[in-house]
Amino acid sequence: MDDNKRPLFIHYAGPVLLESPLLNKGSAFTDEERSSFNLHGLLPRAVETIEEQVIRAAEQYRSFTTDMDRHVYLRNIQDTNETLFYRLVEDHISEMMPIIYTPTVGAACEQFSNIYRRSRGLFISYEDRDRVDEVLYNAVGHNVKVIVITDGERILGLGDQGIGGMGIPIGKLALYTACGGISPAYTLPIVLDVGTDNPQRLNDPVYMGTRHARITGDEYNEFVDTVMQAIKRRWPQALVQFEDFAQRNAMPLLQRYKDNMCCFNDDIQGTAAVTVGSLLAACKAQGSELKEQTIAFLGAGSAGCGIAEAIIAEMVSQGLTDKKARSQVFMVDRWGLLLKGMPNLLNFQENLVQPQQLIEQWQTGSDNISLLEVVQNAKPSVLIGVSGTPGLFTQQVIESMAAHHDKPVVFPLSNPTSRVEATPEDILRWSNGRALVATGSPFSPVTIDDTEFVIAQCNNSYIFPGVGLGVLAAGADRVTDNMLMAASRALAECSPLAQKGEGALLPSLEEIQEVSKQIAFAVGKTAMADGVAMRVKLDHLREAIDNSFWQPEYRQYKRSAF
Ligand SMILES: NC(=O)C1=CN([C@@H]2O[C@H](COP(=O)(O)OP(=O)(O)OC[C@H]3O[C@@H](n4cnc5c(N)ncnc54)[C@H](O)[C@@H]3O)[C@@H](O)[C@H]2O)C=CC1
Ligand SMILES: CC(=O)C(=O)O
Ligand SMILES: [Mg+2]
Repeated sequence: MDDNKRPLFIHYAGPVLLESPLLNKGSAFTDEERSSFNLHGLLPRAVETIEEQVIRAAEQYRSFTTDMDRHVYLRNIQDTNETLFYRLVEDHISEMMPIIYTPTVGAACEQFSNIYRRSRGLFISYEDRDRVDEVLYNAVGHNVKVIVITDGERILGLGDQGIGGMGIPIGKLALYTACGGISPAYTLPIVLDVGTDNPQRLNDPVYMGTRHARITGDEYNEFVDTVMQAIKRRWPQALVQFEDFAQRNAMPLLQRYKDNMCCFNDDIQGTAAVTVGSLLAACKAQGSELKEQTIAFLGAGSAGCGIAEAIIAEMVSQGLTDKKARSQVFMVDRWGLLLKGMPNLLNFQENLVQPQQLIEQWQTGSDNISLLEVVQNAKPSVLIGVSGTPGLFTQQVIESMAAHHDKPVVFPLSNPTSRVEATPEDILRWSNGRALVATGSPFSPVTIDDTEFVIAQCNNSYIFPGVGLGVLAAGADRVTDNMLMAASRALAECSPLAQKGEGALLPSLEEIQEVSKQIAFAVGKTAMADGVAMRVKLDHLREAIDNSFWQPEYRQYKRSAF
């Protein structure tokens, strides 16, 4: 039977039941339930439907004048009645996603301690390192299936926010539910409190994290390991998503855990999957293939190098040699184009360098080759921004892209909105409406010469809910590279532009649940083929996805015997 339809046996009653966000129905408790659970008199007399509650909540939501107030209001509903929260958000997904996720979640992280109301998730501080098991046993949920964990050091493009980073796991997990149908009862946000190096947070009298510099080196690694091993003991089946770790930790943590736990890094792998999916769709719409593209990146960090490696893998699957594919990918970071032999290259950048000989024939001003020089000489057809630094896609850069390509693809993916490398409006204006633009944070449509351009949101939020749903439905115990590649291809299949030759590059948020189901099926099927999922047979995978898809509907409650 569909999980959502079964009655629920519960042992809470009275005010405790009303204070339990996963169970509270507020004014929707029926007369019979009010008798069974000692609720008479604790609520106004009217028994309302969830639809009536949504109308009131939406009216209240719209009475606020700032996005931060709207965020606080929604978070308050989430902390008091989760079913209503998800129904409200799902019914108004395009309007409310920017409030619970990027861009507003960025400001909510910066002001986390100022807007703090109620506890949610786990704060595991370095000072608690000898009682991490105990901390995990204090968690509200006993049946945790998806964890998003951060240490708050690279929150979007906003840097170190200390425990304020908790806003990100909370926001990501809200999308696991709203977009991917994972029951909120199965989700757990975790922030590791290892201190902060952000003086604004340290000097803020209301900051709620520990006030010391970040723990680093062996102490940091041992602490993370203590937490990961404790998670494995407490919830051995849980999927763990690493989120917004700083560059120096993101890749090493992924390498350390990916082969012995069910985990992935969203910034490296989720972002790679959504970007490859978007590029596959863009290529299909243009009648070309990914292997024909030359691609320039601004930002050779976790996201940039993750996307680059996934693009190369996809080009190889289309028939290129690894060497040829790498010759078509140009990574630009702070010191310019990554070149072989450059000092201070990071491990994961070393395979993404261009040979020194290549640029000997280029027209360049100095040894540090700028993005503009790369665009002028390599003539990339695709430009991707993951630098976290605004304004770096200058008019000259975009005009140069447009001079060499009829339909250049330009993805300024940095979040939040304040960090975008160039606005879609500028990119479209500078390219006379010819560029195909997608951004990390949401942007309104742009009109150029009476033509309206819808701006797709190329954000890993199109990927991780479906990946989580697929992992859970198939019972996968690892997240393989093939599973993420399958997610990319499934997303590309859902592109209106690729399928119909018109419309947006990515499906609208109103379709996100269907998209997540398609991705989940592709991910689950690939998990089976890779031998990391044994629990369900392929014939039953779609059914498992549909049946486990949580709906924000009130279930009937029956009093449990104890
Ligand atoms: N749209 C999406 O789904 C996603 C977007 N992002 C965004 O991408 C950005 C970067 O994220 P990560 O790669 O994880 O961070 P990171 O810190 O690992 O990498 C950023 C890189 O950009 C480089 N950079 C900074 N300023 C630069 C400049 N002026 N010129 C050239 N390079 C410069 C840095 O040196 C660094 O290597 C963030 O703003 C983040 O919000 C990240 C993940 C997903
Ligand atoms: C979207 C996301 O994961 C980021 O900007 O970090
Ligand atoms: Mg992130």
